[in-house]
Amino acid sequence: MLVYHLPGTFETREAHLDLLWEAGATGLEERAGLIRAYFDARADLDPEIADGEWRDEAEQDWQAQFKATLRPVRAGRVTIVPPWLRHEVEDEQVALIIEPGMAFGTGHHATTRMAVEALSELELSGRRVLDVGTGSGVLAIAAALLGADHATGLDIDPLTIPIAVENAAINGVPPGRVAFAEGSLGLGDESGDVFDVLVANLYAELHDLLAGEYAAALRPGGPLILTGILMGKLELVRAALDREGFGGVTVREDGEWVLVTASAPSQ
Ligand SMILES: C[S@@+](CC[C@H](N)C(=O)[O-])C[C@H]1O[C@@H](n2cnc3c(N)ncnc32)[C@H](O)[C@@H]1O
Repeated sequence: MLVYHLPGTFETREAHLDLLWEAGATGLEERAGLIRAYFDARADLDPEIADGEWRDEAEQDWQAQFKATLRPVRAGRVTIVPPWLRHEVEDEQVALIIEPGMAFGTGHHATTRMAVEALSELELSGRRVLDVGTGSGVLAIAAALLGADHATGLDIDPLTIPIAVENAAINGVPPGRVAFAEGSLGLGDESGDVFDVLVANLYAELHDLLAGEYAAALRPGGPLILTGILMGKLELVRAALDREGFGGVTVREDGEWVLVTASAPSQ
């Protein structure tokens, strides 16, 4: 497990988190004033964040420590749990079991939690859902468990796909109701499929780039749920949605993170 340790201050952390994502971090955690960024391989880092320390941590130690800290996460009608905490989910809640692994999306990040909550507020039965940047598959699986007819999860990182497939199986979601594939919108190989709901936990600059693709991939008036947005970047996303004709924008916050919902242009 290759971990980059970067001491942070409140003033710099937002910019530093951005730079770490841009450098290819597969996950970020913050503990006691330290940013821990997980990488598959050493990356060239912007000089502004180059004073941290690379550590090759024993995966078992890291996993044992990490697993011990996990608690059930309530997100609207859904409670996200690792398999060994399944019994802690209350009867009226939908249990979403995620095996904590290498892919982002255990439910413990505010953005994942807000996205599951936003999905749980929609009527999904009979709907087809697209999840862009699926990671662990958590949002696509949540959509299927909440009654969507079908959910598709896309990720540019091929390592996430078998993890998402495994998580869908753990949750008993049949392959006919969920599909995961390496890919994204905006790569020029879109199938032209149109979805009823689109959810994406990426980052603000990508939402800006992909906003036109979101409009094309959604049925007119279809709900769009975007997160991974730092508060300081909200206006970039708002402007992109405005540019592409999205309406009914709502914003919710959790700490420094923001989730935006909107409705696709009417045609
Ligand atoms: C912040 S994680 C979100 C994971 C999960 N959906 C969640 O909400 O917890 C972002 C994921 O998007 C993927 N990703 C990054 N850029 C992407 C792009 N342009 N298209 C599709 N996936 C992308 C990353 O590999 C990563 O798995």
